[in-house]
Amino acid sequence: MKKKLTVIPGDGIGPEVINAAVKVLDVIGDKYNHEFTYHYAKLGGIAIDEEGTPLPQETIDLCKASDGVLLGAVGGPKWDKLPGHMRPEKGLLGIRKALELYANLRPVTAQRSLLDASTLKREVIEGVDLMIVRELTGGLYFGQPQERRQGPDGEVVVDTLYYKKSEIERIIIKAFELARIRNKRVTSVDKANVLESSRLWREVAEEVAKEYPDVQLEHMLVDNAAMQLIRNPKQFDVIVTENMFGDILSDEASMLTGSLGMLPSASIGSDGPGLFEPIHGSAPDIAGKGIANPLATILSVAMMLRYSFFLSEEADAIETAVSNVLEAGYRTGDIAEKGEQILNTEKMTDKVIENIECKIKN
Ligand SMILES: NC(=O)C1=CN([C@@H]2O[C@H](COP(=O)(O)OP(=O)(O)OC[C@H]3O[C@@H](n4cnc5c(N)ncnc54)[C@H](O)[C@@H]3O)[C@@H](O)[C@H]2O)C=CC1
Ligand SMILES: CC(C)CC(=O)C(=O)O
Ligand SMILES: [Mg+2]
Repeated sequence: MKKKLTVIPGDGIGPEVINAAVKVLDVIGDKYNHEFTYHYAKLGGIAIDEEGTPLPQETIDLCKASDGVLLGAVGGPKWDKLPGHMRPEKGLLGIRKALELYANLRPVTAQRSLLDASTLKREVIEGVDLMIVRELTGGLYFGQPQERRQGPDGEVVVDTLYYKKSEIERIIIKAFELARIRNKRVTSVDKANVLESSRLWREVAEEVAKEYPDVQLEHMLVDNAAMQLIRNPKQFDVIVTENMFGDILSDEASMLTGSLGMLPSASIGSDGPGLFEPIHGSAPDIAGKGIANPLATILSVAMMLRYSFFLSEEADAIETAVSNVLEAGYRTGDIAEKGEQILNTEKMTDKVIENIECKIKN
């Protein structure tokens, strides 16, 4: 198979984890006879510095012309004082919108060998396997264009939460479709006791549910959901929710796996290339030290192979290698317990690669 990929390293630890992911993908290409070609593109802080905009048109064009996009992370303190429309994060939101990537899938799977890396009790997280389906191109992060700072001194601020029924419908359908091939339960998370957008969300969820009589639907208010994720995460199969709630709940859920550095994601639309990225940010506190956990990004490559290219054997090879490496006791700093030997980003990546190669040889 031949695939053209756009690679967007971004800022902070972005380039470090992307290097790791591309190395793993190269090995998969060699071993399974696929040709992956890479076009590197700029987004976020580095694009502001070098091109004067967080989202250069060239990046959009490259992404649109490719079969898939791999992204590290954007942002950092260097750009924090810029006005909202010029910040690195605007580039990320912009590329999601430009590619119409309305569904962000964030699988949360507790690795057996990391049960003690979490601060939560072993019996609470053992066997956790849930999928957060986050709406990605609407809601508060994409408020209607208007002056967001108002009044003579900008003392009045406005962020608007805007959803069309069709935008809600397509993400809820995505959640039901996924539940159908998983454990047939959808939890729709909203704040319907307060927000009109959530009341429409609930109505749409009820309507869509009628088409899926084999899937059970429940509604949960987001504040309760945040608590239930820690109290009893195994009650969840598919969680579907709007953009900001999904953003926050998935960072929270990452702690069920031991670290933010463990959670991959796939952002997909109706057609066109998908975008695959770890859920974490640019981690300025550890950037440049070569110690970031690359596994979330490596697992995002597996999601790309599985969801976009239907290469399930190759995706399995990566996921099994990651599990084996963890099982063998290799750790980056974020998932290490006291006394465990810590590997840097490069060494951890090499362990995953060694494992893929050895599995294939056998
Ligand atoms: N998708 C993206 O590009 C995202 C970008 N951001 C941006 O990233 C910047 C930093 O944001 P923060 O709030 O600090 O969130 P963050 O996700 O970058 O980091 C939060 C904490 O998790 C740790 N961490 C994150 N990824 C890790 C990894 N792979 N290995 C080990 N530790 C890891 C960091 O060291 C930090 O202590 C901000 O500019 C923010 O806007 C934040 C979230 C997502
Ligand atoms: C720009 C932000 C919405 C990025 C983020 O936190 C995320 O997508 O998880
Ligand atoms: Mg986030």
